[in-house]
Amino acid sequence: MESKGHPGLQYMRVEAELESRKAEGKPEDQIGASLHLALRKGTPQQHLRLNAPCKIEVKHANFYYGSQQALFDISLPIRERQVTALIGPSGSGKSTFLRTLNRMNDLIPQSRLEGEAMMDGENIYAKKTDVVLLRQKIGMMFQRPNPFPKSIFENVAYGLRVQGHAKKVIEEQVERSLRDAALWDEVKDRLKSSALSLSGGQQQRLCLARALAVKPEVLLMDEPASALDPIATLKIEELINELVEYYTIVIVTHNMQQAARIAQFTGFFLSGRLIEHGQTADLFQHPTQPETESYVSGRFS
Ligand SMILES: Nc1ncnc2c1ncn2[C@@H]1O[C@H](COP(=O)(O)OP(=O)(O)OP(=O)(O)O)[C@@H](O)[C@H]1O
Repeated sequence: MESKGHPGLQYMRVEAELESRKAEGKPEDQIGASLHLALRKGTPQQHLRLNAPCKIEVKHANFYYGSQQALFDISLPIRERQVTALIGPSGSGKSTFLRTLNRMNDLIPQSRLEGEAMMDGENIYAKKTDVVLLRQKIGMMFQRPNPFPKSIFENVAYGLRVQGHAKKVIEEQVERSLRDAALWDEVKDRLKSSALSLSGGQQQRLCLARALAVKPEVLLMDEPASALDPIATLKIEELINELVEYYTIVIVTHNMQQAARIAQFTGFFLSGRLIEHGQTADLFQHPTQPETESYVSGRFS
């Protein structure tokens, strides 16, 4: 679904819709009200680029775990330097889809993908694709922080050492990545301490710094805040709103308000199918499919 106007107009539509609901005496349900609030705050809208080119283009993807089909004919454009949120109930295929983008599913025996996944016009699944390089270009953060049992410095330096960089370059890049992940000030005096001594939220930002160190172009995030408290969640969301200027981000989230707070585009998954996708504000305010409408209004979860 393409855009239907300037982002400012989106707000006006939201406001108008709210006013008309009120005028008609329609109750504003809880979910509706908080979604409105999240959409009105505007941060993702500030970064909305309606003409952003496609960074990754998936077409007619079917995915199978052995004989079980988990994804059905998914076509989704992932726009460059925009956040695309994948929402939908548990088991709807969001994580499976996310993992097809950097071939993480290759690690699962008997799994297979049909269809097309291209990044910058190159086939992600081509035989000649170097999967290690691909996963550097398309970094990933998981639900639970998974730092290596090494020092804070070594966690971030790891990928750079594999790439064979000189000591000075590694030091500079570690600092830069920690700064970009908004962690530098908290750890600069204890870079040699174990990463496992950090709080959960800090560990998750360390994992982000580790991914950023090898200069990815795309970041995949699989519910990166689901194990974090509200303050740590807020930090991750603020970071995403800054990182979108430089990276293409795809995030799985169970939390619709979170999608509204951070994503320019959203796709709604149900039972392995992509029911609808488009601008986040449109999808929440004017869903075109009845299943989307039911989900965003909280009638099933
Ligand atoms: N490694 C696996 N082997 C076999 N089936 C799997 C595997 N991982 C996921 N599935 C199945 O694929 C389907 C989609 O799961 P997936 O984890 O992608 O959904 P999801 O929307 O991300 O769910 P959640 O929000 O609970 O993480 C489910 O039926 C799940 O049981």
